[in-house]
Amino acid sequence: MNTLRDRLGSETPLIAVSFRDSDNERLSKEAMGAGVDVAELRIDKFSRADTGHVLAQVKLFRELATLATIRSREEGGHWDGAEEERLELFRTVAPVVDAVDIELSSRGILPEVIATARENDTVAVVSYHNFEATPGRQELEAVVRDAARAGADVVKISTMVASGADLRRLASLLVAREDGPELIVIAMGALGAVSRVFFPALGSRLTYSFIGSSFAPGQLDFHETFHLLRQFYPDFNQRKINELSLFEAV
Ligand SMILES: O=C1C[C@@](O)(C(=O)O)C[C@@H](O)[C@@H]1O
Repeated sequence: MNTLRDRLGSETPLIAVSFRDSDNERLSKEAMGAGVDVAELRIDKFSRADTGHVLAQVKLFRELATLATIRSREEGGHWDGAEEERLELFRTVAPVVDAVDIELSSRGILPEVIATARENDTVAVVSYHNFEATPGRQELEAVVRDAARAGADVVKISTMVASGADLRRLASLLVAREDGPELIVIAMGALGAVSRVFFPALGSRLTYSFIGSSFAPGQLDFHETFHLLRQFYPDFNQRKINELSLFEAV
């Protein structure tokens, strides 16, 4: 049974922190004690991508839900290897993580990554990133539709916003959602920072943050995000009180 899948299907926001592969012996312990829900392993930013190293890093986070990301260069990542190697790495990690993230644009390996996720009861996040701009409504809707058709359990859209209109267009995707896969919607950039705390209220299932140094424009520090989520989402606050034996006050 995949507990992350159940949690993604509920209303209570989830908080992720992205990790490279430095100092994770310490950072994984800190994350567990601090209330992180999901550890996103940015394998594309690791210093090495051999199986032994990657699996050892995953193991450090075994007490948390884990999400494996091997982001392509085309969508702002650092993966330099061949697509067959990336697929092999997804096949290696899929049985030991709770979710994998694959770009919709990675058409050459997308069906195989989703199939390997299915075989392992691992959540398939199909993602779209645009570091330049937020496309028009039809294009955004087409991304959601195409990702759903490809078999996504969750569709993630992360785009740069330059105006209130961009932000509202992203928000409207969440408001308009009726059925289909769960959504994660993120507005990048200074104007988009607000989305990291308030889009969960519209149904965005996971908000990404960082401990140490940021992974994306407008991302907020974990502790700040955690504090704000406790303040604005009573269910999140209660869950954290139960999990961490926190005092009631935020
Ligand atoms: O795609 C996302 C979201 C993100 O880009 C952000 O904007 O917080 C951070 C990435 O690590 C993650 O894979």
